[in-house]
Amino acid sequence: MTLSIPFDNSYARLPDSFYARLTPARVAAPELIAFNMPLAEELGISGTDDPLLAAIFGGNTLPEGADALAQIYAGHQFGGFSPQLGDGRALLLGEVIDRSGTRRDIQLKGSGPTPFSRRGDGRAALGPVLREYLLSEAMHALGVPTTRALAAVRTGEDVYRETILPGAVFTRVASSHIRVGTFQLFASRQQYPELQQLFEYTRDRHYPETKTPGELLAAVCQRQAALVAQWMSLGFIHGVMNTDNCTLSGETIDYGPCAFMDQYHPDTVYSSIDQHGRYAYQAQADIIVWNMAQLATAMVPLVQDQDAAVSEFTEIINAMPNLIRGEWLNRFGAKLGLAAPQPEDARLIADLLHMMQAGGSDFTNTFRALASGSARDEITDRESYDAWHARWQERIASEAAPEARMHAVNPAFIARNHRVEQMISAALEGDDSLFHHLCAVLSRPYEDQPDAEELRRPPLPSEVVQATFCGT
Ligand SMILES: Nc1ncnc2c1ncn2[C@@H]1O[C@H](COP(=O)(O)OP(=O)(O)OP(=O)(O)O)[C@@H](O)[C@H]1O
Ligand SMILES: [Mg+2]
Repeated sequence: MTLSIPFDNSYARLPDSFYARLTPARVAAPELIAFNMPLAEELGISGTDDPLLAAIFGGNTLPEGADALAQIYAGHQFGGFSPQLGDGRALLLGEVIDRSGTRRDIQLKGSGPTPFSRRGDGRAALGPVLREYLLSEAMHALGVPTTRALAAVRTGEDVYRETILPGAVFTRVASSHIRVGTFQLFASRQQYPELQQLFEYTRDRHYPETKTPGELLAAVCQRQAALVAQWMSLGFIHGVMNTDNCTLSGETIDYGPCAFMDQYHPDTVYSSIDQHGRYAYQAQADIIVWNMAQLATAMVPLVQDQDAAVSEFTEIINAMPNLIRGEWLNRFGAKLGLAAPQPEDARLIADLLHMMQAGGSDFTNTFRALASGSARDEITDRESYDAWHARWQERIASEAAPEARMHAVNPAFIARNHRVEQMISAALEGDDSLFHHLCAVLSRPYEDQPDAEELRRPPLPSEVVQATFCGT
């Protein structure tokens, strides 16, 4: 049995200052945990059996046509600039053109040390691999632009973190792995010919409708504004919005210490390493502007007349908060059943959120309950709710089929953090059934699934857990 992946590797054709070529390190005993067959079909991958898939996506067999490389990038981490990061534990196997004509990267994560590993071991632990698999597929099913999960493989080797943990390799599919930090690397090193090549490559791959650096920047800002507003409309907290975890394509990337919020509070933080709340739920709208300002700064040398570039780019960045407000209004307006939300509707949305915050309402369940008329049960202050409900009813009286609209955007099922942790605990004991069950339920988040009702329950106080960086 052979496996055929129709590689066409364009990043590998860029100069070698963009990456380090190398092969994945072997693992002791690769064992397939999951393989995403529908995604494989989209990518034109054919011919599969489990041992071969485990050998390929564990890193022991390099598939024909692959040209494995670790990409170099820099980035601001928690506000401080790291002049050189790069794939310290990831390897791009190559790219394929998918069934719809889109170029997609196939990348191993946890495949061993690279020249960019610094002090890391190049490996990934089983828990974070399963978290990334589950969360990225759940986000895709919710309709959010995101990297995808193709495979997860146990390595049969231990990794050493705070404790000894089983290792795994994750295979990620992305429309590219170009990060804000990739631009920052060449800009900070004053490698301007490479910066120009990266700009042209990014533009041709993701934004062929644009021409100038300013047009590209504006297009990226638009996608990132839409992305973050969509995250917020689902109660998603990315947790580590460093500029190296921020893509030019506008896809969500790096599911490290991320989580969906249970009780609504704008200051919610899940990551144990985010001690000052830099990447708290509500802060995401500001941080994405900051990240785009770093991209803008890195792009200035692309323009001959730098003063003109600075004023053009400043205008683009300054327009972002308004863009985000508009995207936010559309997303949250739809959650209330509005086909065409108006600026004055922001008040109605904010008043509901304030009631939810005051009583610690469950974000997902409260919005889901609006369409069925049971949201009152989720709010502590019933009197305020009744007054708000009357205003809302008046506003949606003229809407056609608001319930259907609400059901299409207010999920019943999200990847609740306590369930993700339970799933990881079971997998550490060798039981992957909860992982597969969660994957199945979360692939249909907007459908009522009476058999899975228990997965809608918010965590009990004893079940609440932080998402941490421990053991990535
Ligand atoms: N175990 C490890 N060994 C080597 N390098 C690592 C390891 N874990 C993280 N790194 C590197 O540290 C930097 C920041 O890590 P971060 O957690 O943002 O990335 P990641 O989760 O490894 O990957 P990605 O952003 O590709 O999803 C990256 O350069 C990453 O490659
Ligand atoms: Mg990262």
